[in-house]
Amino acid sequence: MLTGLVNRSQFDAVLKSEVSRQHRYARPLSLIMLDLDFFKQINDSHGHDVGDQVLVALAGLLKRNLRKADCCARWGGEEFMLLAPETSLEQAVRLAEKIRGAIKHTDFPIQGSVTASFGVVEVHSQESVKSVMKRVDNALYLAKEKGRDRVSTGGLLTPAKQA
Ligand SMILES: Nc1nc2c(ncn2[C@@H]2O[C@H](COP(=O)(O)OP(=O)(O)OP(=O)(O)O)[C@@H](O)[C@H]2O)c(=O)[nH]1
Repeated sequence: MLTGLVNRSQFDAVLKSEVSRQHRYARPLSLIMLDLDFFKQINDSHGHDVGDQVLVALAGLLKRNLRKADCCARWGGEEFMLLAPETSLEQAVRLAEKIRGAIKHTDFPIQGSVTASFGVVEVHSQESVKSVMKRVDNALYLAKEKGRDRVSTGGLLTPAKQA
């Protein structure tokens, strides 16, 4: 595997289990989705191999910035998912900002500077996995829409509409 992170189906299993734990014990649990900005341009300008090197460097950066209890997955092409148990929304936003800063100040292979956009949500009481995934995706979409290189906690959907 290119990045050495867990894959989508492994992450799904961890997410399901942590959400069940959250429902039972009401401990804070947050989810962060991040996506590299303008990654297509990196591939187009320098080639797919350089794009791959950037992804590997990013995976290393993510692993260094997370706790052992956190779970980090490559979700799709240049999309990554971080699950942070015992972490409130406020703490998760701080973590996302720390990672955003670290990415911005890293000298990536060939390309140099790279930025990323982040969606951050805390799992609500009794919220389904489907709903939390929808909210984090929506938050990331807003971060992109507002100009990229930023952290968003969403806001388009009200809790009543998320079921
Ligand atoms: N090198 C490399 N590129 C990949 C990999 N997986 C997906 N991609 C590329 O990632 C790019 C994603 O492009 P878009 O979805 O348009 O997103 P973007 O260019 O990052 O733009 P924004 O997300 O809107 O900032 C595509 O060019 C894919 O080919 C991979 O494993 N390696």
